Amino acid sequence: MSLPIIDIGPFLKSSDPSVREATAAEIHSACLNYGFFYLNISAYADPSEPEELTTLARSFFSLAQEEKDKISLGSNDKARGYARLKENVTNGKADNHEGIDFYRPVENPDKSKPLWGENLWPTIPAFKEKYEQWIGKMKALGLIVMEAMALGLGMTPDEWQQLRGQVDDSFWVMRIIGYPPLPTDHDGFSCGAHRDYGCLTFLYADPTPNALQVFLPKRAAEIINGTSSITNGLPSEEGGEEGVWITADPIPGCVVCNIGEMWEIWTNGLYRSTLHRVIHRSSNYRIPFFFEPNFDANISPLAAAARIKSAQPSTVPNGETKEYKPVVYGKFLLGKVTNNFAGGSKYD
Ligand SMILES: O=C(O)CCC(=O)C(=O)O
Ligand SMILES: [Fe+2]
Repeated sequence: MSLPIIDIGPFLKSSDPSVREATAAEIHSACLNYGFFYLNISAYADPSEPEELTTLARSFFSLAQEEKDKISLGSNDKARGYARLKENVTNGKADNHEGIDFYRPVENPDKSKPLWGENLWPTIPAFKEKYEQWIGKMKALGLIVMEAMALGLGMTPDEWQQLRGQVDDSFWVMRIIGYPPLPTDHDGFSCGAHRDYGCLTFLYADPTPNALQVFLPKRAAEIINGTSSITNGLPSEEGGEEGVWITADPIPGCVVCNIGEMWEIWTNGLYRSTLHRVIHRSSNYRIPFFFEPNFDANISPLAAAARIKSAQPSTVPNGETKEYKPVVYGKFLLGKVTNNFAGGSKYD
């Protein structure tokens, strides 16, 4: 059983509305059922590009600890920069990874304010340039996938323009994660179970198998599996919901794409941000790019999602009628970052 594989090539290259609509429909169905899918981007990016980025990541993470600490986020704005192994905590347990985070640059940076400093780049030659190229590409991909999602939700051109205005200056995050092998006696995970909080994640993953695991609630697991014999579920501290953990192993030419909590709000729960975790048994690097809304975007339920819900009530997960409250993305994000700084949970 595998998550759907969706090729973005035809959507990019064809001006035929039926071709574009077919891709949009595939994305809609993947978001509705799983919140996760593989996006084949081989028509858009050469695999050598992210490969080069992981090589650069390897040169950084193999430096001496004191060298890495020179760009530590702790002495910056608590968000941008390097976090040591086990500095991130999820569900009260240290994550067994180290990483560097970069965010969209801000005007008038001030590192005494959480999130408001400058990005701290390793001094390794070509590091910044190569990552900036990838960021540019992933930002553009974000807008392309958003347009396909708008089409998949049946949004009118005006509605799409309105939504586009909430993501056209994305407050993106580029993360580089270094995973050492998870010791078998480690009390926790390489990255503990969490939901991404933003809009769209594009994960370029190293080939280590069985590392990324996605929790499919019973309903989604039945669709993917074609059976109702679901045996395991979540531990009670994670809600006890019935379902299965499936592995989302990397597929050449594809990024793993998943939707964050902002999509739950936009769709009033029609799309769900799916729980995932990492158990990484070898040593390698992964580079998720988080395409997020604009900092001051006002995120509230979209009329298009309401139309689908009233026309097709059976599509609503568990028939739930919860009304999602609007948030201003930047405020929501600051809440996450400040929480993390105070020693709370990891904020992705
Ligand atoms: O490394 C992975 O496979 C996933 C990382 C992740 O979920 C995250 O950084 O939000
Ligand atoms: Fe994640």
